[in-house]
Amino acid sequence: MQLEVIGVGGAGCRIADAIRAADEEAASSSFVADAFAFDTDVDGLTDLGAIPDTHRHRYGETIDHGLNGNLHRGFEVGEEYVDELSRQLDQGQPSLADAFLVVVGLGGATGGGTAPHLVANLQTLYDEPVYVLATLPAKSELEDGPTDEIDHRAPVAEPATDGPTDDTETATETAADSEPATIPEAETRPLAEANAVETLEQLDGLANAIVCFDNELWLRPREGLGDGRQRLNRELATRVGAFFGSTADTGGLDGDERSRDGRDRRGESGAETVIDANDVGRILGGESDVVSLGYGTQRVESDDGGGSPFGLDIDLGLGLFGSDSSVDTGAAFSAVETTIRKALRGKLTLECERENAERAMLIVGGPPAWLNRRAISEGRETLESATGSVEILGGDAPRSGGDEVFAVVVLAGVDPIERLETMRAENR
Ligand SMILES: Nc1nc2c(ncn2[C@@H]2O[C@H](COP(=O)(O)OP(=O)(O)OP(=O)(O)O)[C@@H](O)[C@H]2O)c(=O)[nH]1
Repeated sequence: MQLEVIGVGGAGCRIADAIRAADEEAASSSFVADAFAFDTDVDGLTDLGAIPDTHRHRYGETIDHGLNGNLHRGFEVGEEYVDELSRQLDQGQPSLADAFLVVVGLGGATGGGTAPHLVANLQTLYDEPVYVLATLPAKSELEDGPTDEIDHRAPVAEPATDGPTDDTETATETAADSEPATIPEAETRPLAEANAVETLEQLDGLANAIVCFDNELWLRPREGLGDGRQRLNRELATRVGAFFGSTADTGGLDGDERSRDGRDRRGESGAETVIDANDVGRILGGESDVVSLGYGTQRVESDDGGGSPFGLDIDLGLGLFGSDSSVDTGAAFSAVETTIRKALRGKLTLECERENAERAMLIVGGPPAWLNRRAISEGRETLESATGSVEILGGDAPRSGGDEVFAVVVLAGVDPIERLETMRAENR
């Protein structure tokens, strides 16, 4: 499937940029139709690398360096500029997209204030689902966060009342110096959790689904967001790319035509079980459910090309297209089994009780000869018993010439989530 990826606010733009960069690297499984960056802070836009200039848009010209966490103002600005932002999308081809992905860092005012208006507007203008990808704030951003979760080596700065809110330069300096990490001014956002709760409330009933990434969970001990955010954004982009990049680009074909054909528009060998935009829609749902992603990977020897030179896929019982007899069945089984276990049991983008998931999806990808069928089918059974989900879908994503096996687990409708419940209770 093809997505319009739209970043709003500092975090949203940086993450959308990282997604676009990852998508360019994985050209054969590209899923980003267009990527846009919308911010009130011009510096944030200038620092992006992958999103083309034509797709970066600064709005609210009278606003200097962002809204500094004033969410009330953020909602006003969002409402005022939403039509202007939606018009920017015409630089791309939004009507051809299978879905929209609005990316936002919850906690700020620009992204948090604009995202609900933008999502509502896109729902009105287009028929395709509008998903949100949202980060949750780190505890170290809160001025009065629990002291044992703050880097004690680093004095927490007073919240900025003016001056630049983009912390790129400060972060770069901190990383470059080998001094103990300090938390740059802009990272201190006393209202981050309260803002996050409010934006989530606003998104409820508007977004089809909200894929969450918890900064608190992903930062290392004593690592500030300024130091860690690039790594976090790459981790997130990898997961988003593994998920959406594994879906078939139907090129206008419906599911039946495509599975008879066995190949998708990208020319990659067709998967045995193809996941398409409709399947994604079924699992993510349309009720603003919270979604968490799990991911596991293992390096393997490349099968160099996959498929027979005569275009015949000879099944030797090894993998989906087991044309490479050099891949040991036991090794393939174990690689698939391990990646599925990592994806299911390892760190999720948002920690949650797996057994609460109402719907779930497992995608296994990698060199065709390594995609051991038995291990994939056992993995689906494991997911089924781990989640007790009513609805489970599985798919595979053969990547000829690749050198890793990967698995993505998508858990949807995972309420109640302790992290969100606590945040809501503390910010009533
Ligand atoms: N993962 C990740 N999170 C970020 C990043 N930058 C900021 N955040 C998080 O996103 C929240 C909002 O920050 P921004 O996106 O910079 O804020 P904004 O939407 O631009 O709003 P204002 O600065 O208030 O105008 C912060 O509280 C952080 O939790 C980033 O690059 N990566």
